[in-house]
Amino acid sequence: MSTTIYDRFSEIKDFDEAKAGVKGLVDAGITEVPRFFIHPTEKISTSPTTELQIPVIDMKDVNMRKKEIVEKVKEASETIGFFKVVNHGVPNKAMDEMLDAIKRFMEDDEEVKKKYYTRDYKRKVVYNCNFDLYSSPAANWRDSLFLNMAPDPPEKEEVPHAFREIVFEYSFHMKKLGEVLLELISEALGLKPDYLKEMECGKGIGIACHYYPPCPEPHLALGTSKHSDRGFLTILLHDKTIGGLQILYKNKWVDVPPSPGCLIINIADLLQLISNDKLKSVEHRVLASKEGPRLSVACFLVTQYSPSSMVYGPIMELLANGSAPIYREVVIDEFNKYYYSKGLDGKSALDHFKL
Ligand SMILES: O=C(O)CCC(=O)C(=O)O
Ligand SMILES: [Fe+2]
Repeated sequence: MSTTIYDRFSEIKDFDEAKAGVKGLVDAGITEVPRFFIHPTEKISTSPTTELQIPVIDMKDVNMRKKEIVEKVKEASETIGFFKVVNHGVPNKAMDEMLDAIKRFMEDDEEVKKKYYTRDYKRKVVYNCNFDLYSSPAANWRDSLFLNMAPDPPEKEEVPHAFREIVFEYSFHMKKLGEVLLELISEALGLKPDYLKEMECGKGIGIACHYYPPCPEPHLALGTSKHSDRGFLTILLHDKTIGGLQILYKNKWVDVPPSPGCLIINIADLLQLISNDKLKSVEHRVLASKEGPRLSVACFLVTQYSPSSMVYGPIMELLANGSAPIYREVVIDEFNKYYYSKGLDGKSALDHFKL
């Protein structure tokens, strides 16, 4: 083993054992980004295109306007893989309170936060810095709190104080909106409305609360490196004023500016897999910034979290016209294990499951 590799590992380990995250570094007054956060320049540099605006879909009176909305969801899900929704039924107050809870938790006393710092994903409440800290090529400039809210939510006492009042309510809204979206997407695929719900694509709800502290050298680091999401569908609430989210469209990065009140929906890997590539799980990332903290809440609709022996493969009805399956059937535990071990390394997990 070379000395450089050894040094990198122990630097990461020391950082992890301090349990203070990126925020701890910023609070300590660092002016340079530690080496293990440095991404190769070509992975950061960007000349974003303005060619594309993410479609905004108005969900008002969704049942009355179903046909029109399904068409829009279909178009966006088959091409850009992302769309925004307005009049989605999630109260602004609940969204504001979630963002506020992230700030309160992350800015709480280090000793309070440390109690939740872990890499044991069997726990329902996990606070750490980079779930893939030890496996990814370079760490990301963010701290996160993961709450595994469905199907088996944590006890109230297991949840940090800052989230105790709001996260159960937020999770209820996510489940409700998730079911409507899965219905629209089922219909967009030409399936009966409750098809994806019956497949349990929205049974599990994982909520990732991200806190991106200001970065002293944003040209060297990333907030979140290029990745596509693991589950079926993601409902993303992002910062009201600080941008940074970019999605990859036709090999170019597209800026997604803040849009208070909107939620951003994206197709994730397992939906691409079961739709046999009809729907697109598109790569995205978050730039680091001198401005901060940037806050976001990513709600992942997944099937039951591990251990899960559920098996998913391309939907039979979608192969009825003679299309060949692109993916083999996958046990969820195997998919999760592969996704986690690979980390956010910029490559799609889906390739691994292609026939
Ligand atoms: O913070 C964001 O805006 C995006 C986060 C994200 O992509 C994720 O958690 O998968
Ligand atoms: Fe993501």
